[in-house]
Amino acid sequence: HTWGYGPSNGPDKWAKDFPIADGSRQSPINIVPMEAQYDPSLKPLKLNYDQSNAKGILNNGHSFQVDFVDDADSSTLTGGPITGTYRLRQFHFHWGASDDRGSEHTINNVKFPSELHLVHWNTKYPSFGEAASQPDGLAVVGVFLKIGAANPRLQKVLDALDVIKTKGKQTTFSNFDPATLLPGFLDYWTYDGSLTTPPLLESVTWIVLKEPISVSPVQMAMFRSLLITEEGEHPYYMVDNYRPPQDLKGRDVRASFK
Ligand SMILES: NS(=O)(=O)c1ccco1
Ligand SMILES: [Zn+2]
Repeated sequence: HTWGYGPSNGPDKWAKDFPIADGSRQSPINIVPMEAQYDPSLKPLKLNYDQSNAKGILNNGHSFQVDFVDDADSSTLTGGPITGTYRLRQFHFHWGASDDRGSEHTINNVKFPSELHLVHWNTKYPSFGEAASQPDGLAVVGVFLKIGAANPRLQKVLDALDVIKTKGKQTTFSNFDPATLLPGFLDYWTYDGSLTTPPLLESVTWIVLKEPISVSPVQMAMFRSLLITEEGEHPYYMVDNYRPPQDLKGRDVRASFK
């Protein structure tokens, strides 16, 4: 009986197996721009990715992710609110069953149809697994997707989905620079949080970009064609794979912009 997003195993049930779900620095959160504090000491984000580090694309039963070779400092995140160098491990998305929901973070309680997460780990630790258990171990860049014109930068990822329809399927995915998915301006909000899926570890410096990228309704339908079930099982679509906002519990949210 593993975790998921359904009525019997969804976010409201996670605290049973993962008590940290009720912890003091859980994610996502609702971002209230008026209450975020502009911090002039925050540096510009530096994302330097090597497209040749892209390795594969996997349906893990609760999202799909593109995995990267992370055995060298060739695809890194530096600057922003973090010190040191963080390596890109994977990116994935969260989305809704309809265009009115799907993002994990919200802005003034407004939901977007999808949210992209670029997951990085601190190279002061020997591995992703070790970093994931440290308070400064991970940095995730979140990017909102907003309904508009079809986004050509998404197409290569979306076209790969038809060979990873069911849980556990994966295929090679190479020569892709995820920086092509980023918006033109990298203004961001940042706060201390957690993984938004079990094990919900409180090890993430969140960096949520203000500017969304576009996605069309047809492209959103391609996300929703994935299945959470394995080949041969009764099929259930992969939709509404988002955790709702969690209590801020006194945390500060800082803005990199005025
Ligand atoms: N959704 S997320 O980026 O917080 C994440 C990465 C790994 C597990 O959960
Ligand atoms: Zn995520």
